Formats: sequence, structure tokens, C-alpha cells
Amino acid sequence: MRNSMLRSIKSLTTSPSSHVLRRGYASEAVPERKVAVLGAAGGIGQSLSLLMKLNPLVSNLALYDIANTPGVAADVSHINTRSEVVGYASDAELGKALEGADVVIIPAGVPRKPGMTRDDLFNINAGIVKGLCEAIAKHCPNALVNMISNPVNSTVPIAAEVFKKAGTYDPKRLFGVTTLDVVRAKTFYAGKAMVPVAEVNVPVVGGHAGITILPLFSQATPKANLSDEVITALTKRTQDGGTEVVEAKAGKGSATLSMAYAGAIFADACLKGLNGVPDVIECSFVQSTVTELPFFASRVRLGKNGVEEVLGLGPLSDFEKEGLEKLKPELKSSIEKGIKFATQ
Ligand SMILES: NC(=O)c1ccc[n+]([C@@H]2O[C@H](COP(=O)([O-])OP(=O)(O)OC[C@H]3O[C@@H](n4cnc5c(N)ncnc54)[C@H](O)[C@@H]3O)[C@@H](O)[C@H]2O)c1
Ligand SMILES: O=C(O)C[C@H](O)C(=O)O
Repeated sequence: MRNSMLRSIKSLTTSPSSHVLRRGYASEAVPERKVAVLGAAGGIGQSLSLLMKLNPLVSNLALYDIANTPGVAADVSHINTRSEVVGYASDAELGKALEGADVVIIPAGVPRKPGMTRDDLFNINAGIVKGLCEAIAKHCPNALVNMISNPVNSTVPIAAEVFKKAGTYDPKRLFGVTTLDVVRAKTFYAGKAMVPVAEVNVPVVGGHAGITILPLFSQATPKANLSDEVITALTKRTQDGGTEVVEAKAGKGSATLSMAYAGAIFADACLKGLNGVPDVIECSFVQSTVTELPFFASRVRLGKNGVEEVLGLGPLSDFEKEGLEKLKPELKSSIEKGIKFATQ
């Protein structure tokens, strides 16, 4: 389909039945914000598009995929919330999808099957991410980029190199989405610590694959007196959380629903930061000087320009210090693999 506008339906901005809109418009002016989802018709993309349609901070939602976009865009566009939804279905329409975007979320690419590592996705996903980032550099160089496509430890460095080559790189605007690791760590911790899950906070640092995922349960709140054995088991479960889902889905892909939830939380934090909401803090895989590695996930303060501040690791237990040293060689090599791919 050549026409770039597959579906464009303005939401019912005056509908008295919309609680979301009443909340959004009652007392404060909400700025216009465009969010683009690249890979919007996929397992993550569909649920994430739904969740972004429910977000009152979004005024324009651009849904892009190389397959099945019209149906997803038409479907999501019928929801009576603030944002206007437009679907874009081919490479020729990617520029229009990106134009004016404040936040670009990328869940495009293939997922794992049982027995695969995230790095096994590199050969296909590296090229997909590179192409999409070239288009971002051209059409919305100032957007905050939320990279979901795996292997995140390599796709973020690929994006950075593409942007450097285009002369648009701003490390404050590039994020690897590691929120799902935090979501899992919170859930698993709450179960063992017997505390209300909604009150739990756990930083997760490092990267997003196996042992590079390092949850800092010594800093978890509310505090609980968990044994070393339980902490070791919680750490392993968090590191293997993706594999747990891949195996349960038995060949039908990897985490999509929990990832969409996590992606929506992270994009919402980016939008809040852009809108000047103070003290918005999330963990993310960003350019970093927290360790000697050029990219590293840690807590990040978000603001009007993206990353306001990359926060340090805080005090680590001996177990976490050991985990930190163990993860560095693997993370380093994944970062270097991404850089090499993009610069060759
Ligand atoms: N960061 C994380 O925590 C996390 C969590 C879960 C999954 N993932 C990763 O997210 C990616 C997507 O997973 P999924 O389950 O949604 O896969 P999926 O196969 O269900 O969906 C991927 C979508 O990407 C689309 N696509 C492929 N090439 C594209 C391109 N060039 N431009 C636009 N769209 C394109 C496909 O058409 C498809 O609709 C995988 O790489 C997966 O490993 C990351
Ligand atoms: O495990 C995967 O392959 C997908 C994702 O990275 C996850 O953590 O669920």
C-alpha cells in the first residue's frame, strides 16, 4: 500500500467517558508528544502499542512494521484515548513514521527459540537495527531511542556507531531497555521476602544477557533478611528469566507481554523526563563511566534531554562484587562485537 496513512482516527478528545483524558487534561497542560514503535505488529509490538495508546502523555502514535501493520493500527486506533494513531507499512513509509518523533521504541527483530542465546540473534537483528537507526539519524535525530531488540548488549553499541557516523550521536538519547530485568527482580524478590510487590525496588545493573544481568538484592527495599542461598537463587532466576519464558513458550518466541509492560514503563519514564517531571529514575543500558566498560546498565535520572545523570552502583555485597567482575569480559566482548559490526 503506497498511501502512507493506513489509518488515522483522531481520538475522542472531548469524550466525557474517558477517565484517562479527564486525568490528563483536568489541571495541567500536557505537551504534544509523538511516539514511534518500530516492529509494532510483533509479539511485543502489539501489546506495547496498546499500552502506549493508553498513555495520556502520548498525542501521536506512529506504528511501523514491515508486515501486518494495517490491521494492528486500525485496531489500536479505535481506542478512545488521546493519541492519534497512524500505521506505516513499508520501508518507503519509515521516514514519515519517524518524522517529529520524541521517543522511538524498537522491538523489531527475531526472538529466541529454546537452546539459543541472545547473541545467536545477532546475525539477523544487527542488520535490522542498523537500518532502522540510519533512518532515525535522518528523520528524527533528536528522539530518545529505546532499544528493545536483542542482543541489547550489542544493538545499543551498533546504534551509537550508526549515529556517530551520521553525526547525530548524543549519548543522552540512547537507551537499552533493561526494565524487564528490574520487573522480574521485583516480582521474584517480593515472593521470597513476603513484602507487597508494589512497594519493592531493586536496581539491576550490567547488561541484558545471562550473567551480565546483575540484580543488586543487597539494595532491595523493603529490606528483608534473606539467606545467601536465597539471594543466589533469586539472582540466578533473574538472570535466567528470559530463558524461563523461552522454554515455557517452547518455540513460539520469548517474553512479549511482560516485555511490553516493561517497555511501556520505560517509555513513560522517558516522556515524563522530557516533560520536566523531577526525579524520574529507571535502570537502563547507556553510555557510562560507572565501570571501565563504555556501556553499562545502572540507575539513570531522566530529564528534558534524556539522561540527566548516570547514577553509580552504590555499596555492593561481596557476592555482587564477584558478579560484577565475572560479567565484565562477556559484556565487553558483546559491546565490541556491536561496534565492529557497525564500523566495518
Ligand atoms: N530488551 C528486552 O528485555 C527484550 C525482551 C523480550 C524480547 N526482546 C527482543 O525483542 C525483539 C522482538 O521480539 P518479539 O517477540 O516481539 O518478536 P516478533 O517476531 O513477535 O516481532 C518482531 C517484529 O519485528 C518486525 N520486523 C522485522 N524486521 C523489521 C524491520 N526492518 N522494521 C520494522 N519491523 C521489523 C517483524 O515483522 C515482527 O512484527 C527480539 O529481538 C527479542 O529478543 C527484548
Ligand atoms: O530472553 C529473551 O530472549 C528475550 C528477552 O531478552 C528477555 O529477557 O525475556
